[in-house]
Amino acid sequence: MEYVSTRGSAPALDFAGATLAGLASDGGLYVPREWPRFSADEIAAMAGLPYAELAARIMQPFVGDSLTPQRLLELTTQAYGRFAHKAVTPLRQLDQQQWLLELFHGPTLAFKDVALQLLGLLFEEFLGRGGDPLTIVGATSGDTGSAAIDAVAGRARVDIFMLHPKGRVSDVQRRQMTTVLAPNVHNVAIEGTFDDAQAMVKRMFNDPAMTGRFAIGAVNSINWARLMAQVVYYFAAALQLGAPQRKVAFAVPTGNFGDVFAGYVAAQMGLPVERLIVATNVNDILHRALTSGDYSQGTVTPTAAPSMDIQVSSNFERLLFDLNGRDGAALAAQMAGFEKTRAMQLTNAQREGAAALFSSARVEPEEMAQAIRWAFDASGELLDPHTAIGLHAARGAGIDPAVPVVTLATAHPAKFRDAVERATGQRPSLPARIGDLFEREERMIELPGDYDAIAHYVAKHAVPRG
Ligand SMILES: Cc1ncc(COP(=O)(O)O)c(C=O)c1O
Ligand SMILES: N[C@@H](CCOP(=O)(O)O)C(=O)O
Repeated sequence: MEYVSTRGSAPALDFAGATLAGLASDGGLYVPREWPRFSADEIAAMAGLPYAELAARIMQPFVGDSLTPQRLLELTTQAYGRFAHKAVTPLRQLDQQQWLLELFHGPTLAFKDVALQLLGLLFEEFLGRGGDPLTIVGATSGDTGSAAIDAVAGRARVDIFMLHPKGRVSDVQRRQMTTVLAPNVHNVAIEGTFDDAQAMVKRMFNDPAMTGRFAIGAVNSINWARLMAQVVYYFAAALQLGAPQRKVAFAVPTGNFGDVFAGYVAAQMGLPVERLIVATNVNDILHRALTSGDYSQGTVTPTAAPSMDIQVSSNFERLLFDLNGRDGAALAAQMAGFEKTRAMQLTNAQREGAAALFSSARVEPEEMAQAIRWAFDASGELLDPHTAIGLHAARGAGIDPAVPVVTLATAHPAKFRDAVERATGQRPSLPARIGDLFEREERMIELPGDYDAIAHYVAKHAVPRG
């Protein structure tokens, strides 16, 4: 399988190359040259497979010659062996139509583990074949950071520099990052928002002064391998609910558009998806884009669902590319306009193409709290604020009652204990494996939200090429 850039001018790479490259050198994002497709019979034959086997089966066409089927299965078995639930991503029924897909049974209690546990192993595998040591530079609004750090801490030939917006992640999220004291882990709290951090990360990929000296790598969902691993749980959930004979709708709490784009990929691969419901908080750039075509960056408002406090959604570019006839030059021009003015209008083809599969909702803080209370009353389940935003959108989406609606439960409620307690009076306790989180020593540095300061820090601590 070959990977091409959404902006059309970076060299095409194989899977291993795209995994190590992260962002394409023309500023675009890598996507497979075409979507692999499974027949209904092939999908039906996947029912009942253990998660690691299902993952290897779905990912093999994307991985191509970069890994043998046997090696890929060994890696998925190792990655998902660390999850606290045998099903890895279990489904839980809330009422006749509503289901939760629990994606938070990995080591850091958020859906990011599903992809990052595998990505850590893929880095090790591909770096073990030679080449330059990897300097990972990432941005986090809370969950990617801890999952990525857990996945690469202590691994050879990798350093990770993780930028988070100071004071804008929950205490549990921050401590999950800053209490990992492995020498290859560098936590940086920056002044500014997640969007500022993400913009600096992308800039570093296109800064010859940095890329000339260091092999810069990505753990954010700009890295295709992240999304590839997230496609699997859409299949896992739909198969349990009757696919391929029955359609399933998914509601996805959304920030960077990675998780819901993985659902789009599942649909392109042949999974019968009724609808993908994009749920945002008040940071609603995606809701505005999908309802009126207005993709313009607003200011970021801090909320109780901080991981979705995002106003530039990286992976939206992958969707726009696909909906625009995969015309890289046209998309490069459209994105250049956005980068200049921080606003753009979707074309008719993009709007109509998106409307065929996506709906969206902007969920207000009180609606989020109501959804937490509703789920608690209906099933005794405590939801984290991000999941609650998805559930609120799911219940209001007007999906045919015969179609199951699955909300992606993207984080464990204990990561956001204050918000959950405010909504329900119940304070979720930390799972035993991180029970001592608040006694652990923290290590991080604080830097201004200034590209030169960050680049200087990375250059001082990273291992150069060669
Ligand atoms: C708990 C949680 N829910 C939802 C999201 C949004 O996912 P995405 O950025 O892939 O849209 C994130 C962060 O990405 C998250 O950490
Ligand atoms: N919500 C994310 C933001 C980064 O998104 P990513 O999926 O592109 O890594 C986080 O928790 O850090």
